[in-house]
Amino acid sequence: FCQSLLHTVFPPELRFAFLKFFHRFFSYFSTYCYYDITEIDGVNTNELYNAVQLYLSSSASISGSRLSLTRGLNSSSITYGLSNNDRLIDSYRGASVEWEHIVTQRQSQTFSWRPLPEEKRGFTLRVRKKNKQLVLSSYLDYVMEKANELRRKNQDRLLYTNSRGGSLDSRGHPWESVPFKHPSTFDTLAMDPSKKAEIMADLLDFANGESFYQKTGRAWKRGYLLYGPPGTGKSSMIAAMANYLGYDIYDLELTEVNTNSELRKLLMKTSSKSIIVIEDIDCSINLTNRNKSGGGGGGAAARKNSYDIGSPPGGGGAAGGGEEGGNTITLSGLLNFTDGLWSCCGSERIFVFTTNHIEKLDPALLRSGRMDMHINMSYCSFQSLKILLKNYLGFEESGLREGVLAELEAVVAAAEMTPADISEVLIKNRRDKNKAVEELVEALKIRAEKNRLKKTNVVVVIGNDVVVEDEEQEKRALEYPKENGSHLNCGKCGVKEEENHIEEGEEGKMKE
Ligand SMILES: Nc1ncnc2c1ncn2[C@@H]1O[C@H](COP(=O)(O)OP(=O)(O)OP(=O)(O)O)[C@@H](O)[C@H]1O
Ligand SMILES: [Mg+2]
Repeated sequence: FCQSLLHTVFPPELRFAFLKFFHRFFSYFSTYCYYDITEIDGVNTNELYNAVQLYLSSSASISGSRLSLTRGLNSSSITYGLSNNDRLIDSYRGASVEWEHIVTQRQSQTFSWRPLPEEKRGFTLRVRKKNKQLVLSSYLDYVMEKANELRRKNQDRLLYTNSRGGSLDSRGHPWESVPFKHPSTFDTLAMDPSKKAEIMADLLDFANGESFYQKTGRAWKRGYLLYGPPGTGKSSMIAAMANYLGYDIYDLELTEVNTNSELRKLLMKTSSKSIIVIEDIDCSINLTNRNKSGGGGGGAAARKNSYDIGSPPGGGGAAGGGEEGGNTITLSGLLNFTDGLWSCCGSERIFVFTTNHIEKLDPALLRSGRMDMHINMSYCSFQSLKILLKNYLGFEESGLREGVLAELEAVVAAAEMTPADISEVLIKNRRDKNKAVEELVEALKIRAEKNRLKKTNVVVVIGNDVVVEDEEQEKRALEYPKENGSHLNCGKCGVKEEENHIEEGEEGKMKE
């Protein structure tokens, strides 16, 4: 009726002015004020929208009569939400507020530099004007906090990956996520209990340390470097950390990142309370200095850059340092990513790097303050072994056959077996616990003996055979190399580098 009245009474040019005036007049006398929370705010995703959605899902499940239900791919829980254009009343400290979920079709002619979702979604919050202050000062913070809490408690943690390369999805996210369901916890992790307790306390201090970081003027972040041989539980430790703190994981695939600025964008799109992981950092560093355009010069330049940057801590100025070579990322970019000015957009973040070869890492990466804690994940110790026996076979110390424990303790250190190796033996025989333990003792003894031989003797190759020679024979081999026919060719013999190697014909170096 109003519309047709408007059309008949006012000429088109006055209609808009009238509407504006009418709206102002109406809002002046209205007892309510309205807040729109749209899903996409300009180009950025509005964090408040997601928080409100989650927050309302908890009250919606109780009070709504028509709800939208969602279950993400691989997710283990169902999320309730307000249906399109539905309302819900909430109360906070005696004030009552009304939420409305508004979904409209996006007009196709809207110009955008990237594809936008077809629907425009948002919440409208209606509050009495007298409660305006309360809403702005504390209700919205309360909603954010509650939403975070709910997410940590009810939902699966998320595992993000940047496998899409630099491209964004329709909601502007460079990260793809799946529910994170790794069952590893600190209880299942086999490592020295005192070291474990130290790490857990450190994590807890970090998570509860907002005021400390504020007071000391430090960015609220922490770096852990996990190093050790393959299969010692580095990845399991990261999963345990995430499960312990209830953080999401961002698994950063450096090979998918082309430039330092792309790396920075990725960081900007990570949420707080998260663990940012770069696995096998030693391999990634080589890749960071790769020369995409072909010639060797670029690679060398990048390497040079990487050393340049080591010194200026937190240097925003170094940010551009690595980009002069075009589309490569450099150690410079990586360091800025972890502790430059950009690393503190957002807060409460943990960086975890893993490597099998700490000695290969650039000193710039290891200097104190960058990676706060260096954690050596090593071969299985007796303490770790007891944890594995308990987890895999349900054995407490007292349940084991007399003398077995002592037997295990005697060989485990010398065997240098990783927890992964040991768990394989245990899994294979888990139906027969005693057999599993016997086989484990056997396996440990064999490995310990092998290691002993490796350390005291020289390995040589005669023809196609790998032979373990004793020290007497070694001496003879040194004196008459040709006669004995002993020659080692690192490329062919298959003997690892750390074992004693003798180059063919290089008599002088043979003793090495
Ligand atoms: N400390 C440990 N405690 C319990 N289980 C472990 C431990 N270390 C390894 N495992 C077992 O071995 C498997 C491999 O471990 P994980 O992937 O964590 O090793 P990693 O150190 O990350 O190896 P890589 O260097 O090859 O990435 C896991 O599935 C886990 O079950
Ligand atoms: Mg791993």
